[in-house]
Amino acid sequence: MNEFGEVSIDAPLLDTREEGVELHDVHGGLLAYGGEGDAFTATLRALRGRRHAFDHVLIETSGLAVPTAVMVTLQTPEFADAFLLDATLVVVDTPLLLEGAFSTGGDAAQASAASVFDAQLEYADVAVLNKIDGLDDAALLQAEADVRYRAPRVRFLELAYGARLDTQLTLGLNLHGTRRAVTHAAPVSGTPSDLAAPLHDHTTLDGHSHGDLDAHVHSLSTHQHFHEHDPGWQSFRLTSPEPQDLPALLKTVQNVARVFPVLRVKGFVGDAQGERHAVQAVRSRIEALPAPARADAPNELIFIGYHVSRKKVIEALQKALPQVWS
Ligand SMILES: Nc1nc2c(ncn2[C@@H]2O[C@H](COP(=O)(O)OP(=O)(O)OP(=O)(O)O)[C@@H](O)[C@H]2O)c(=O)[nH]1
Repeated sequence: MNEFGEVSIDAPLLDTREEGVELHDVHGGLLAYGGEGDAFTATLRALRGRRHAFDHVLIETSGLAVPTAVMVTLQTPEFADAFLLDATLVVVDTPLLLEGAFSTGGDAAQASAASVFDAQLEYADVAVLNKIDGLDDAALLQAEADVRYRAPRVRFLELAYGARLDTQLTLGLNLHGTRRAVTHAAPVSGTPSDLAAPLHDHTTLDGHSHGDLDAHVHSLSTHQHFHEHDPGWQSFRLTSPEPQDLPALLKTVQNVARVFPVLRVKGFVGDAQGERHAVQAVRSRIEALPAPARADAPNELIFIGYHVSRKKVIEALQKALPQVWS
């Protein structure tokens, strides 16, 4: 489990009762730069030690990350023999794309989201249009055209209905060539001239241009600095000791996401009837689903946003709700 914030909200949602399932948390974003204390590298080593036990490794970075550090780590001499970089996927929040949330021209938060999205597309072999259940054909074609325009080198565009995708479309694609996949120079689909053109050379990650950025040198540290985390994206956790009025809370959180540059809210709350709910919001789209009851668990919400003031969010919650949040 890798999460942007310091608290794992997704882990309790996963059903890990199946025998043999272990869950390990890699907090604070996926920092895959090696060295002591690098949880990702340590996890890869552990997986390599149990090579016989699995066929595929699916690495999900946080939604604010670009997978370059992961790709570089997989290509280091330590791991290149044990792991084959198969394909890089980007999962697109299609309604947000169509709303223009990743277009340039907005405020700083939107510009940063646009830049992260474009960088994710640049390194993607497969783009998956997700959350399309409420969209008609015209909207889907528009989304597809948008992705194709931004990322002509993406090789496959897939649709995921209800967040479901056939594993045959995602695993074993072998888009990065030989087992010793030290270069990223595979042909791309499209026009015949495209077919002869290599993808960006991601081995050295040196001096190529990134969308609207000028060509610049990619050392690991510049990637870490620019792409892995725009430091403007921050998260904080709020808790409340009291049972919640769920509809009122959802409405208030939705309003907070309309007023402040909040990207994600997730957490768990209990209501006066003793029911527990998992709260999930992406921008102002919010939902609550039944969650396993845990008597001692706090009401907690994680906010992820761009320079969002914790103090102001608390004020907004206090103004609208009788329950204390801090
Ligand atoms: N209607 C619909 N909702 C979806 C779909 N996929 C995800 N969601 C909902 O969107 C909310 C957030 O999920 P995602 O956007 O997938 O979360 P994520 O990108 O993994 O976010 P992080 O946890 O921050 O990494 C949850 O409430 C999901 O149930 C979909 O295909 N259709």
